[in-house]
Amino acid sequence: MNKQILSNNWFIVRYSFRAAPLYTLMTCLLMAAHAAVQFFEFVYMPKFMIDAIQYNKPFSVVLWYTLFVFSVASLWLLVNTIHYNVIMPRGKVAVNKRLQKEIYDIASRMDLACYDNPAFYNDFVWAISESDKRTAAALDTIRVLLGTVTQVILSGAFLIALNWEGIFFVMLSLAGSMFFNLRRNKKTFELDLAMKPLQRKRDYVSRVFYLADYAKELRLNPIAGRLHRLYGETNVQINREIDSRTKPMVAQEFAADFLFSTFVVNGLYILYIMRKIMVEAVLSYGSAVSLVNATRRVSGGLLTLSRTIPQLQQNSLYIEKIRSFLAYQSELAAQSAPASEQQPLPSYIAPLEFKNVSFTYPGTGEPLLKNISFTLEPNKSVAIVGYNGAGKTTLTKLLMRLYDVNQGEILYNGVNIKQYDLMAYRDLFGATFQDYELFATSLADNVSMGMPTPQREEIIRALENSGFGEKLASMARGIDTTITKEFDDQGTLLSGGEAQKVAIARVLYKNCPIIVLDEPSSALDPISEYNMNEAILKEASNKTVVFISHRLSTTRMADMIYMIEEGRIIEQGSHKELMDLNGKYAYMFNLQAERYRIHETAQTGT
Ligand SMILES: Nc1ncnc2c1ncn2[C@@H]1O[C@H](COP(=O)(O)OP(=O)(O)OP(=O)(O)O)[C@@H](O)[C@H]1O
Repeated sequence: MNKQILSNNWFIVRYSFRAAPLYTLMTCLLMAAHAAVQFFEFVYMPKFMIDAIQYNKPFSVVLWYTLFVFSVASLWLLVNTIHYNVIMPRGKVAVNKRLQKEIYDIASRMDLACYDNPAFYNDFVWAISESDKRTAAALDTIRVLLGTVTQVILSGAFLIALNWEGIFFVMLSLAGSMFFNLRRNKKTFELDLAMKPLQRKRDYVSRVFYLADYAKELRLNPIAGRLHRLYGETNVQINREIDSRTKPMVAQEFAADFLFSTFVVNGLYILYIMRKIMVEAVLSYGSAVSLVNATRRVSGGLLTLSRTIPQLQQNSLYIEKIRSFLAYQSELAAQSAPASEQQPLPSYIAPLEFKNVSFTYPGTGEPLLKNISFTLEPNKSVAIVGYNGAGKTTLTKLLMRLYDVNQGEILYNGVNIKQYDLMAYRDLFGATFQDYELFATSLADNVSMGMPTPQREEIIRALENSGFGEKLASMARGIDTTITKEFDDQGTLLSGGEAQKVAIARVLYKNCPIIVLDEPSSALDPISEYNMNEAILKEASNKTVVFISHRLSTTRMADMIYMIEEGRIIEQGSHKELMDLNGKYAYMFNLQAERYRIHETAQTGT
């Protein structure tokens, strides 16, 4: 067994011990003790009990032997019952709690780029969904292993003392079973890995059919048929994987479990032992019974070992994944200056400068942003406009250091942003994204977002400023109302525009020096949009605001507008300057204004 396998399994024992010491100790040692008690009960004592009867010892001797075995067995049963019904379930919960907390912590701070890497993403999904099961399984394997080794050593020693030739059958069985089990387990692991991406596809289709988010689209479009086909195609691929990989596994299982276990040990060897007892008559009845029991325990133990030892290897492969996930280091944090060389953030709002910035998403060829340079002046509002897919959102992701630039640099107060502590730097920003999410918790939580000591009055003020005040007034439980009905039958479902107002309230509540709003008014009606613009302008008087919007009626209020096309800034200036320039911005603005006019004419009939 190689060092890595031992190290990985030892890691799980230590991890589990730190979370639940009693459970781990009992789990590891109980089965070894159990094997010793069973040896005493079924191998060692029967010889004395039966020989006492055969050689006419007083009946009281047999009775005392029997009572002794009964007391040990009953006491042992009690200890086992307590362990399996009380200590084990609680221990498993404690270990899972610790492990999941660590995994969720890493998941919430890992780089966004991880989601762009399918191999990492697969492992990540696996770690979240499987780690608790695999940890319990690994500990269970160690439990079985220690118990079985004890069983084989005790019964094997007894067996060898009475019939040493048996060692030949034992070794043949062990070598054959392990050889074939190792191969079979490798194949099982490979099959499991090949199935993961396919299962993810199937899970996606299931999600689409049970999540409320998709319910409307499903009812109004024939997309269900396409999804059924995707599900069917995935099933075909799954069957293909199973067909191509499981055939050798059948032969390996037959050789390991029957040929080298049942046939060699339970067949040939038992016959050999019987000959010693029945033909040569060299053993007492008691020795014969104990010998038969010992043989069964050694053969059973070896069969278990031949499965368990390779299981250690299989667990090791899974533990390796958990370990590497737990050891995950953010690439962005690694690119930051070491803590001792980091610069303190200024106490005032400083200029943010993009200097010849280029950026390509990992795994894509063409740079999306090319040689971008501009400065966000403090306390000013800046609008970024451009066609779909121009790279506006990407620009804000670079700004908040959710990704690092490939070329050029971003400076805050004249210092490269990599020189600041990553989390402290990100804390400068309050942001709302196009694909913002609300959480199935209270409205207050959805605004304060887990910030320590939430201020109720401030939460209400932020909601009112974002235009949510009227809706809030209609809610009987106010900011304690639960959002969605996921965990609360009395929970409230919000409209798209209302949800967007809550997302904006988050930003207002966070009260950061720099505000980033990506399509903040896309779901708002014109009056709400106007009110929100007013509120943000008020808030922004002492902040830097960056917003992206396709509604140029919103962007015209910005101090500075940047128009992006094909990864470059093609126009920049105030609304008036860009209108005077009569370029692409002016064209887009006039087109929208024209639409408004046509709409208005159609409405009023004038
Ligand atoms: N994680 C990613 N990996 C690879 N490509 C991406 C990723 N995220 C976005 N893109 C691509 O980058 C391009 C720009 O996306 P971005 O979201 O920045 O555009 P945008 O200007 O904000 O567009 P919109 O106006 O539609 O919101 C798109 O073509 C998109 O497909």
